[in-house]
Amino acid sequence: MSGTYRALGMMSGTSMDGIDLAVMETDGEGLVTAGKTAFRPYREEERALIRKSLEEARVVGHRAERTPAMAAAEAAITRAHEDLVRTFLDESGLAPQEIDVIGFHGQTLFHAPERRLTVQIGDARALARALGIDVVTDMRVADVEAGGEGAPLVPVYHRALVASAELSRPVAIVNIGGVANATWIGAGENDLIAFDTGPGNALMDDFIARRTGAAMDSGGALAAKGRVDEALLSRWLDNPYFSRRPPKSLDRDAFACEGLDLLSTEDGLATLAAFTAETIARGLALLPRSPELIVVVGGGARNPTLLDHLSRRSGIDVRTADAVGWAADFVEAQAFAYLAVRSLKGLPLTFPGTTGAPSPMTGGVLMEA
Ligand SMILES: Nc1ncnc2c1ncn2[C@@H]1O[C@H](COP(=O)(O)OP(=O)(O)OP(=O)(O)O)[C@@H](O)[C@H]1O
Ligand SMILES: CC(=O)N[C@H]1[C@@H]2OC[C@@H](O2)[C@@H](O)[C@@H]1O[C@H](C)C(=O)O
Repeated sequence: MSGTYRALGMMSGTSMDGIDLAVMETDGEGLVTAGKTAFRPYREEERALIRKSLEEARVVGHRAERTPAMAAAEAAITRAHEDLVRTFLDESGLAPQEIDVIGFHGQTLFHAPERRLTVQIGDARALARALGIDVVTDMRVADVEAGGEGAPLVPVYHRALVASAELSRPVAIVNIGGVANATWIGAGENDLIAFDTGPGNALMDDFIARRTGAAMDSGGALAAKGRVDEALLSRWLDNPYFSRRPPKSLDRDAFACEGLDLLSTEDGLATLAAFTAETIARGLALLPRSPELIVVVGGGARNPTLLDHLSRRSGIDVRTADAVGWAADFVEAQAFAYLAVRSLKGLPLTFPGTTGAPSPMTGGVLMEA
C-alpha cells in the first residue's frame, strides 16, 4: 500500500443524534482530499439503549467491562455503524476492498481521565469482520493511560485543515457538539493548544426535549425570543473548570445548571446559549494570544443565536466552517478517518498541548478484517 490511503471515518458524538461518516484520501499529514459524507440518525430505541447505559457506565472500573445494558447498546450501535457503511458503499458504488481503513470512534459513555478511564462502546472486531475492512479503534486509550486527558483528539486534523485554508493566525477552531472544544493554532507548526471549553448543545437539547419534546432549538429560534438571566448565568459560571488552564476535558453531563427549570422555555434556552458562548469566550481568553478568527464547526454552527452570543461575548470575528469551505457537520468524521491513517503510520494523535500527554503520542488499536 502506498503512503496515501482511502480512509472512512465515523463519529457518533455526545449529542447522540446519530452517526456521521466521511471518506477521504490522505497520507495522514498534509495531503487531505475530502470525499463523500453520510449521516444515519440513531433510531429511538437505539438512543434509549445508549441513555440507559450512560447511567450504568458510571460504575464500571475498566473500559472493557460491560453491564447488560451496555452490552445491548454496544451490539445495537455496532449494527448501526455496519448498516451505515453498507448503505454508503452501495450508494457510492464502492466495494469494501476500495476502503483501506475505517476510523471508528464508537459512542462515549463515560469519560474520567483523572481515573485514567474513558469508556467507548462499539465492537471494532465484529465491524471489521462483518465488513471485510480493517478498523482502527480505541484512539483515546493510550493517551489516557499515559496520564493525558484522552480528548480532544480532533486538533491534529484541525491543524491540517487550517494549513490548507491559509487562514490568518492565531485562529481558533471551535467545535460545538454536545460538549464544546477549542483548538488554538498559532504561527508555528507546533503551536497547538486544545481543550474542552464547557457545554455545547447538549444542555439546550436536553432542556427543550423536557419542555416541548423537540430534539433541538432549530436555528436557535426560541433562544432568540428569550432574555438571558444574567444572575443565573453568573452562578453557573462560578465553576473552577472555566478558569482552569488547559489541558482539560469533560464528560457529557458535567454541568447541572441549578435554577434552569424555573425559567420559561425561551429564557432558559437564551440563558443556556449564553452559557455555552460565554464559556467558549472565557476558554479562549486563557490562550497565549487572542485568536484573530473563530471558525465554528459541529452542529452549533447551525444556530445563529448561539453564534451571535459568541461573537458579542468573545469580541472576535466568528465564521462558520461552511463559510471557509469546510463541511461543518462532518469535520469530526473526517478527523477519525485522518487519525486512523496516522495510527497506521505510527504518527502522533495527541500532544502535550492538546491533551497533556507527556510527549507526542500515537494511539489506536488495529482490528484486521
Ligand atoms: N439547525 C440546527 N439548529 C440548531 N441546533 C442545531 C441544528 N443542527 C444541529 N444542531 C445542534 O447540533 C447538535 C449536533 O451537533 P454535532 O453533530 O456536532 O454533535 P456531536 O458530534 O454529537 O457532539 P460532540 O462534538 O460533542 O461529540 C444537535 O444535537 C443540535 O443541538
Ligand atoms: C470523551 C469524548 O468522547 N469526548 C468528546 C466530547 O465531544 C466533544 C468533546 O467532548 C471532545 O473532547 C470529544 O470529541 C471530539 C471528537 C474530540 O475528541 O476531538
